Amino acid sequence: MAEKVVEIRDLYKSFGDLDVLKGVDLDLFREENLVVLGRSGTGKSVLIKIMVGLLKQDKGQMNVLGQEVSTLHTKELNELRLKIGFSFQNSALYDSMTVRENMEFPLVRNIKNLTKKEITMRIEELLEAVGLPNTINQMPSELSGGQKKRIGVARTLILNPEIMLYDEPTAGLDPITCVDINNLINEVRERYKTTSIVITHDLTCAKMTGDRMAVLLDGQFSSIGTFEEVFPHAEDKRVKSFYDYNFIES
Ligand SMILES: Nc1ncnc2c1ncn2[C@@H]1O[C@H](COP(=O)(O)OP(=O)(O)OP(=O)(O)O)[C@@H](O)[C@H]1O
Repeated sequence: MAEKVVEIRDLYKSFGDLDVLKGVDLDLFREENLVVLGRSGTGKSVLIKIMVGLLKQDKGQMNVLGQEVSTLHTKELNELRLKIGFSFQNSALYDSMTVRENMEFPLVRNIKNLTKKEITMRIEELLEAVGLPNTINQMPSELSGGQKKRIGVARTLILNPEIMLYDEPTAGLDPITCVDINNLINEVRERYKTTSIVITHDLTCAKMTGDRMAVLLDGQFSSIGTFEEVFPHAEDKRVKSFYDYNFIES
């Protein structure tokens, strides 16, 4: 049985009268890619925030890499966060910095005593891994949307995270670039042995990258399984509507 990297049990979170998470159970196994689907406002971000200790659950367990997140103090939480790489929807590159500077930033802030040569080698290795070896001196404004996403992924990988969180990795990209990014997510797993959560509304992305899908509906994961198990014969109308509103290649 594969090692559990994340174990969520009976997790609840409300904001005033708004009950967002209502008994969430989920396991994430080492080196799997798990896709989380759910309509806007269903609580995907709240779940991720609880996972990285930015929010606390009202009830239930959020165990990440063997630790209950809600019990961690600042120092332990910071150590845990270094093991979780968050790839933002908008790539979150600093526009005023070159690609090199963007990538150097998390590295020198978190790992002391690296030589200039070590830093350059690490940046070059990751730029090569995401297929953009010649962009090191470019500004973000000179890059396409797909290239920015790749640099964002490279920057997230620079601290060697065990878990990668991809937030809407294909949002705003043309279909061909989406396929490139989906391939990149799979290549990253192969090369760096990461465990990933991919949050997406894009079922082609889900199908290409996910070993399992987890659909968040009404505060719980209603369906968890392979793409074929969850779609396309879903009985729940809300799950089926995800499938019906997406174009899926046969
Ligand atoms: N700090 C907060 N205080 C009050 N309400 C909050 C807070 N954070 C989230 N919410 C509410 O919780 C609900 C779930 O929000 P969340 O951001 O997790 O949705 P989501 O599934 O990530 O949506 P999207 O796909 O649009 O990003 C929303 O109704 C939101 O307004």
